[in-house]
Amino acid sequence: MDMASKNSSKQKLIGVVGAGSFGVAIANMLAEKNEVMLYARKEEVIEEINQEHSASGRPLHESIRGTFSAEELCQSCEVLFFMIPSSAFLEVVRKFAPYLYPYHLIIHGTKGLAINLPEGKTLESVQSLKRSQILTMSEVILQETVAVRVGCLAGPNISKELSLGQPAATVVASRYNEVILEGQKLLRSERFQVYGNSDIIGVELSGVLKNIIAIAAGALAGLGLGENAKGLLISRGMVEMVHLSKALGGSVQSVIGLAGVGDLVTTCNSVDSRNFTVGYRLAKGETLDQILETMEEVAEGVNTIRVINAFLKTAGIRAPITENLHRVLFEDLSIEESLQFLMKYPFSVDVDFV
Ligand SMILES: NC(=O)C1=CN([C@@H]2O[C@H](COP(=O)(O)OP(=O)(O)OC[C@H]3O[C@@H](n4cnc5c(N)ncnc54)[C@H](O)[C@@H]3O)[C@@H](O)[C@H]2O)C=CC1
Ligand SMILES: O=C(CO)COP(=O)(O)O
Repeated sequence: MDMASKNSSKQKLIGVVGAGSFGVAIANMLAEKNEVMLYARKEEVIEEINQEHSASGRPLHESIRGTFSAEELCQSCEVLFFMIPSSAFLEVVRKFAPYLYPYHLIIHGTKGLAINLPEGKTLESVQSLKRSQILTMSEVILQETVAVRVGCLAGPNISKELSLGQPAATVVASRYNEVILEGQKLLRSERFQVYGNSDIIGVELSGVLKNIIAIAAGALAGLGLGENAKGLLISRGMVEMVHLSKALGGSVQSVIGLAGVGDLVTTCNSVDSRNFTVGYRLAKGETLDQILETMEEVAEGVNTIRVINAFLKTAGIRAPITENLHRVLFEDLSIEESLQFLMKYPFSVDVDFV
């Protein structure tokens, strides 16, 4: 490719919201082909991005510049990637909503859930949740903004490995084919394959639900149990993900694809996974409060377990791994007791969903 065409292909400005571990990894990949504007809320982070080409010490591609103005980002960029934890998602989307138009195309990478309760109610006070009270992040975007062309990014994508340029693949899911095609055009490279899927809810749920099983896998590793136990957990975990995803509106196919089983295997085996680390440290004797106080990055699975456990009270299905982890994290069941309980659980049919 000559320089002229190389330069002209770099003229699109892509917006990234969130300068955490995943936001930076995706911004750097996007910057290989286009200019990137990276939104962060703290002034000192913007100064660091613009003056030192790094964000909280993470190196940034030279084609990335920072802004703390939601208005500037929305006016400058037609395509936006939202890469923030679910706990801040609603707040951030509401900040952006006044500047978003139907022409914007939004892809998010968040593997968590939000809940929609009447004013003044909390998850503790209601105890149970119906599907209509649970929102995936694409549902938050559609509820809070006029954006229509919405997609998600999910798959085995540990940001540390992406930042090292190691090979990986992801799924861009959307009801709109143009969103999938745009995601592929912007992100696909020799080191990064991008698959498409029209079942956005199923793909979002796959990324969300695998975090629960990753916490359990970390706990098994922390207890020093072997690969047989891990194989058991991953396969039963996949079955649990299928049943939960179906109950929440996703398809079986998405769970057994890259965003489901692919990410499940990666996260259940990686010491770089924050969710795996939560389980590992619990098994080593730390309390959940101690772990969360000292973790700098988000482990979405902890909140997902709370949300799914409340959903199970209205869903009419059982999810023994999630229910047990809820008792370990938020009640007083020990990891060892939980394991004994699961080993006695009357699972009888191996594959009961096809
Ligand atoms: N790190 C990873 O390997 C991957 C992460 N994900 C998902 O991406 C999402 C983000 O994760 P990470 O980047 O790893 O988290 P992180 O904890 O590294 O960073 C989160 C970022 O969001 C920013 N943020 C929080 N509240 C904000 C607000 N109100 N306004 C603006 N910015 C705000 C924080 O300042 C921080 O920069 C999570 O849902 C995670 O599950 C998905 C795939 C891989
Ligand atoms: O989702 C991830 C990799 O695909 C990252 O997992 P953790 O959030 O557990 O680090």
